[in-house]
Amino acid sequence: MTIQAKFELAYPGFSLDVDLELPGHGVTALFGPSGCGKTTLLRCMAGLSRAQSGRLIVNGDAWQDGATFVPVHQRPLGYVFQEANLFAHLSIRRNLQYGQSRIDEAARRVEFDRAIELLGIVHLLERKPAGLSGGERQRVAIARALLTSPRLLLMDEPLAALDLARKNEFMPYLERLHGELDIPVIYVTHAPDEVARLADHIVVMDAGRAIASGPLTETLARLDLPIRLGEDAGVVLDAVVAERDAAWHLARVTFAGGSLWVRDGGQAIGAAVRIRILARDVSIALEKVTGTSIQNCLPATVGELANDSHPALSLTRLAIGPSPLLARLTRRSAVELGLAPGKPVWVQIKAVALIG
Ligand SMILES: Nc1ncnc2c1ncn2[C@@H]1O[C@H](COP(=O)(O)OP(=O)(O)OP(=O)(O)O)[C@@H](O)[C@H]1O
Repeated sequence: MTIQAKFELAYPGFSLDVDLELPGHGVTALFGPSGCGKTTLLRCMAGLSRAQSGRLIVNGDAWQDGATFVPVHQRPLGYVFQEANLFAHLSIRRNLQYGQSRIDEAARRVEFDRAIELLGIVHLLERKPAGLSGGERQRVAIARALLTSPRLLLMDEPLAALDLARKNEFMPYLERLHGELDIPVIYVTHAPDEVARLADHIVVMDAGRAIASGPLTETLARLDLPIRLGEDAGVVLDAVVAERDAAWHLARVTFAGGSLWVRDGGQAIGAAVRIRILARDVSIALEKVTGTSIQNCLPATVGELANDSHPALSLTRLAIGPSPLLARLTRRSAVELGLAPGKPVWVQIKAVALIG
């Protein structure tokens, strides 16, 4: 199952030209700097903007192709914006029922009770939107979108208006949707932490073009892209919590090729998690280093090397078994260490973020 999206659209001073084949399940992040065309692409997918030339096939159904153009109100999709635009005079329950009533009973695929439970808004039903926090309003907006039984969920920076604390509170709800509902989500963001936590697939956009599209781990480890991620260049790996050292509040997580000690996030042993390792937190040694405060030291093999955004810096791609890692070093260190493809080294990882 796939989503094929091909659009060409020109505004004065900007043109969108993309031809994408995206997975028909999971979360695809549309990532890129302000003005690169993320919202424009989303609007084309929704049918809110009509591309001069376009084709959109969603898991086998043509929403746009040649002469076919299904109007926005006939597309089975949910659209969640930066700010939830709920009806101020209606209770949350009535707002949700309004969304649901647009769909014939026979076509409803998401139950009311299930949607409110998934988004944790059971206790808010009798309240009015004005009395809710920004994060609560967004959860209601997502529940309302789900109740229209969409075959595609489009989210345009749904967390952009929230402060960091609200954002962290909110993320688990998005993760639950991901885990429990089989609705593909296209998620616009320019926040690398949201990509790391939520996305399975990423499309990196720049100036109206998709400069990369692929599975998250692989794509983040590409050496031609970290430059655009700047300080946030790094990898995200799937891992499992394997053991805990309660005395020191640490947990050991295993990933394909190795394991790492991380700050204990309270997850159960056996829980699936993601870990994010930034290139700037990885250093390389030719021998195993002892007498260091760094807890995580692993054998690895050097892959490619590339220049980084500053002429003093280089990026090295490494492999720990099948898993990729990026290290940001000065070019002088890379030369002094004689780094070259295939060379066995030790990596020291100064910080690992456990996400999800
Ligand atoms: N209706 C329109 N008419 C003319 N130009 C437009 C229109 N809509 C968008 N643009 C232009 O298209 C470009 C892409 O805008 P878009 O909103 O898609 O970017 P974005 O990546 O979503 O940005 P941001 O992250 O800031 O929301 C911008 O230069 C914008 O000014």
